Amino acid sequence: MTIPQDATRDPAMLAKAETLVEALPYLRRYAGRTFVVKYGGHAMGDPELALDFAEDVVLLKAVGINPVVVHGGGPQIGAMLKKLGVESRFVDGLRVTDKATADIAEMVLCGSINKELVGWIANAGGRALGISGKDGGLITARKVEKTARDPDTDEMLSVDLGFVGEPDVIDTTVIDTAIAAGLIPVIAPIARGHDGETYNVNADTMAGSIAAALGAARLFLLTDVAGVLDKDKNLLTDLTPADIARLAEDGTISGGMIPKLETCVHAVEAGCEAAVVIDGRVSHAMLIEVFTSKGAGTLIRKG
Ligand SMILES: Nc1ncnc2c1ncn2[C@@H]1O[C@H](COP(=O)(O)OP(=O)(O)O)[C@@H](O)[C@H]1O
Ligand SMILES: CC(=O)N[C@@H](CCC(=O)OP(=O)(O)O)C(=O)O
Repeated sequence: MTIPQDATRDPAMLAKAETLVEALPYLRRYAGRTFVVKYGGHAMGDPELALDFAEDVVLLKAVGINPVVVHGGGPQIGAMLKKLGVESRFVDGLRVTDKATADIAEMVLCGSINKELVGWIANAGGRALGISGKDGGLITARKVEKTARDPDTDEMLSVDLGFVGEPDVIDTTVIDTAIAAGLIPVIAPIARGHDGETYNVNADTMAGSIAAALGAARLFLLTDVAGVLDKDKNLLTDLTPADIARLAEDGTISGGMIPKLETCVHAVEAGCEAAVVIDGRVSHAMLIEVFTSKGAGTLIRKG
């Protein structure tokens, strides 16, 4: 008797089917839950990775998880400011934002980048709704108050960052409505202040606040490292807020990782189940983290 050589006898096909079966408990666990995903400006430069990212988001939606995307665009704002001859500088990872800079940030974030992401999701077969923190009164921002030590006098002085905001009041109605309509919200980190002005919000901060307000099952922060690394560059797979305080104290984490992990701590302490710092340069890293027993990146839980 000849056995037909169809796909059911192909070991590669069997491995794929087994992968799907392995995903089953995770599909059950997360069905109907919300994942907030922060997609940074650096990751947007590579069109192949961008399509992979859009496919991951569309797949999450297709299996009954509700992805909510918050995007950055720091490098793209920087490029536009340079083109227009506007000077730009950062204090502790936040862009000092005067009125002209706020206008340009809004144009780049809410205009080109937001719509580009909506387009990628459409190309991957999904339907996205591109909005900013202003739309539907989603975020009302308060001005960020910063202080810094004067190196000469050792005195603490207040630093004026201009129109840099942080989420103060969050009304998730517009997100809930989009999700109920089967849409994927894609949110630009621009918000209206209590004073009616336009505020530029750090995208990680925005994503963390939204994840907390939604009681999200996960906050994913996609970045350009494998996750949080120890001093020997080994990946730290699980951290609690207490661990993070220790790593900041002993200098293991520095630079942009400090505000990123502060965002994670705030999110898990204010209602998000867990946050994950994950490598945005790796194809489908988010799916590996969600649907396999191995996981990826660094998981931060309340402890
Ligand atoms: N312990 C650490 N583990 C991993 N990255 C770290 C650590 N300490 C500092 N970093 C730095 O944090 C960076 C990620 O933060 P940031 O540049 O703000 O990311 P993004 O632009 O993706 O938001 C890494 O590229 C790395 O240089
Ligand atoms: C206040 C502030 O710094 N806002 C950021 C908003 C964009 C952002 O956060 O983008 P990334 O995630 O790509 O860095 C900025 O102007 O660059």
